[in-house]
Amino acid sequence: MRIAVAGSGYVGLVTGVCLAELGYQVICIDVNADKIKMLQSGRSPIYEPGLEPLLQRNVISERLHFTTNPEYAYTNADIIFIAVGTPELKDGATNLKYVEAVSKTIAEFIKDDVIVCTKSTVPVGTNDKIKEIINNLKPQELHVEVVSNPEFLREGSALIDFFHGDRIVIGSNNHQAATLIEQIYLPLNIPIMKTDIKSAEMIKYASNAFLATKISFINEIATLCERVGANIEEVANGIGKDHRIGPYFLQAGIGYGGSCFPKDTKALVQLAGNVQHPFELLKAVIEVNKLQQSIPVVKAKQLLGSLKGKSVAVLGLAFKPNTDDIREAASLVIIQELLAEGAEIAAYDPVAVPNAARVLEKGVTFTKNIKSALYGADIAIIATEWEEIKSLPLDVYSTYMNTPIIVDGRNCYSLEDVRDHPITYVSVGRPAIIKEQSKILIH
Ligand SMILES: NC(=O)C1=CN([C@@H]2O[C@H](COP(=O)(O)OP(=O)(O)OC[C@H]3O[C@@H](n4cnc5c(N)ncnc54)[C@H](O)[C@@H]3O)[C@@H](O)[C@H]2O)C=CC1
Ligand SMILES: O=C(O)[C@H]1O[C@H](OP(=O)(O)OP(=O)(O)OC[C@H]2O[C@@H](n3ccc(=O)[nH]c3=O)[C@H](O)[C@@H]2O)[C@H](O)[C@@H](O)[C@@H]1O
Repeated sequence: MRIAVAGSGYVGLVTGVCLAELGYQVICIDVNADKIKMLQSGRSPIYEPGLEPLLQRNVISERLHFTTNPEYAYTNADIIFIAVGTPELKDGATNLKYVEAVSKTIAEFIKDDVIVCTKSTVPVGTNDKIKEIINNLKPQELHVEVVSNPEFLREGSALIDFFHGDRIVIGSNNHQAATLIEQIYLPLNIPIMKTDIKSAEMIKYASNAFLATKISFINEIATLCERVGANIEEVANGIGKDHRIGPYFLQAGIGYGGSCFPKDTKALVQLAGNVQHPFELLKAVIEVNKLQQSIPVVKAKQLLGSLKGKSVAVLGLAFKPNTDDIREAASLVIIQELLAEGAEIAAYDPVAVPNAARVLEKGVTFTKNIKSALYGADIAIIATEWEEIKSLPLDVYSTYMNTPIIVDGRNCYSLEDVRDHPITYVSVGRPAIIKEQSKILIH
């Protein structure tokens, strides 16, 4: 079976590498020539734990190929996975131009019957559109089936998710096509669900929207905990023990970021609007998240008064640990707001600095280690719970900072540990710890 994967970004690359690892012959294609050159030499353009060794192994064994040439990728393919980006438009709707472009190219270059399997997250009805585009342009004698196969991997644990995911969803209106895609995944021993195409498309959006809802819900409860003197960790633990609720995605923080929750929630609101169903619950989830991302700056101002000329250390830039992805990261919102307040910023992240430096305007100094970011700082804001940050001894803050004040957006430290140090510590949904030496600063 010859497999082509269109798009060698996060999902395309992980899919290509993992399918090659399963023993398939895979050609990954991308329109970005620099990316393809890098991949051909066995280097990964994204930081994803464990990915590069698998990439190299499969490139060397010639199971995995990278190209910019659609003829090479599509002409002899039995199955073509579409994994191109589906970013949001200004109004929150999904920009389908990459999906449409790739569908046209596929139609132009195929010379045999083929199954086109969509991994990109696309609004309900898009797979029918893909089929229509391809059918309108392909050689008449060829037969093309389109299958929806949404992807559920998380950045930072993408390989574990591919090989040990909770379920695989195959949406198709054609039994034979669904069975062929099922064959590919059978060796993984993951429960496979076969549905119609539209339900598969909806499962993807509903999953992301539900997870985003859980996060905004727990963040709202966290704010209430702060106001009434409860502790969100005890509360999350207590509600998570109910198996109908479950313990996952109840980590209060500074909101969800990343390339998917923000865009997919907005896309679902748009989709709902298109069918005259204003999705008020999801709109509230999005609004809560927006406010949540600004909370560290609000708290910093409560602690220091004006931030003008204040030296702020921002620890963590990636939207979550174990990735260099900064798309829609809370850190970016925090930094823009700090700059607007006139603060001076020293920022640290173990891997995301090059990506952050590309999008952040002047006024941010990126440091090579945590201590340099903390040196002389008036306040530290923790934006990403990297292990390196969570395991940083607390006396580093009191040693290096001008005033040891931490606004922890990810609840990295236990309150018991902080109490033993001369540190003022404000986290999410937990009682603040205000130390004597900071009180003079606090308004
Ligand atoms: N990043 C993630 O963790 C997940 C993403 N998804 C979905 O998967 C899709 C892809 O997401 P990412 O991989 O993050 O996007 P990405 O932006 O990292 O990669 C997309 C790639 O497609 C390439 N491309 C664009 N037009 C092309 C064409 N005509 N032919 C070949 N390549 C083309 C781009 O150059 C880029 O390298 C999106 O719909 C996203 O919502 C789904 C689950 C997880
Ligand atoms: O469609 C997608 O792209 C993917 O989106 C998410 O994966 P990802 O964005 O990689 O990362 P998550 O681990 O879900 O975290 C997303 C955001 O939520 C935040 N989060 C997560 C969990 C939590 O309890 N609290 C919380 O604030 C994280 O800090 C992060 O900013 C989903 O978890 C994947 O199943 C899905 O495939």
